[in-house]
Amino acid sequence: MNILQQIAEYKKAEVAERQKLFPVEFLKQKLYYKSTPVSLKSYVMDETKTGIIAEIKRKSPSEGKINSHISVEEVSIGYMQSGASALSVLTDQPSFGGSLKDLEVARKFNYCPILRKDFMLDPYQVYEAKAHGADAILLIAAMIDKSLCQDLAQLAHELGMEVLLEVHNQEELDSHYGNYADLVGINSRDLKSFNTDLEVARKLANQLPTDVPKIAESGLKTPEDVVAMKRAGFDGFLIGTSFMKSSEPGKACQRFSQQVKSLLAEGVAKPTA
Ligand SMILES: O=C(O)c1ccccc1NCC(=O)[C@H](O)[C@H](O)COP(=O)(O)O
Repeated sequence: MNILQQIAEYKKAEVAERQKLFPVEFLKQKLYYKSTPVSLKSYVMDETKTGIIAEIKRKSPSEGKINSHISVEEVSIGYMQSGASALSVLTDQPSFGGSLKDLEVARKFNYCPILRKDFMLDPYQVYEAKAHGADAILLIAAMIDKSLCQDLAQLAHELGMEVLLEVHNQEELDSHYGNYADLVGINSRDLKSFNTDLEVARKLANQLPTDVPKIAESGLKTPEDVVAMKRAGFDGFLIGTSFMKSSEPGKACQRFSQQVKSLLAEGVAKPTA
């Protein structure tokens, strides 16, 4: 079994368990269930911002431990003060060390779009995302088929949230793309092998629909990488590990964002090898 299949297995069990403990009717009573979401799409497309979606990520299957002793309050506020366009909060515990509590803390301290980053395969998780303060959810083409993506997206839209559809190759783009996707992301990391190659996103960029915001995901290590992706046509940049490896992720994001701005002003763009 590859990692995605393993994650799918424990996710199904997790959802079944949580659904018993916290039925949808219970989630509907939660404070954030009735809150008005903030549009990820509009923040990413706002040219006064960096387009960076800064991620809170304690560990990962590819890196192992990244930064376990963080305060979500401090990191999320630091990210937003550094000019990030939005937050991404990993809520998967076994593989990423995150939780729905992290999502709620980020929500409590920030007015900005927040992406619930998890492995969505059941409508229950969409209700959970809303109830804990998310503005958008991620749907991964390598994980679920198009029909399920459409169903989950429809529910997300009914609850006022947006949908980021993630693909890794042309095949997934062809099989899964539809107008249910508010944003499309190309993940340069192959989630089955962990091989990360920015050329994946660069090459696929011009195959993406022109009328949907495009997000370059994973493996963005330097400001030059972001500038190169911007030049390739991406509007948003999902970055976790590079910031989270720092003892002060907010400050790392701030330095990074300033360098991106300087490079853009100078007209430089050299991707890392
Ligand atoms: O990051 C992993 O190792 C990983 C493994 C299996 C499934 C998903 C995984 N990551 C999720 C992501 O998409 C990234 O957290 C996100 O794009 C940020 O990437 P990075 O800046 O490289 O941390």
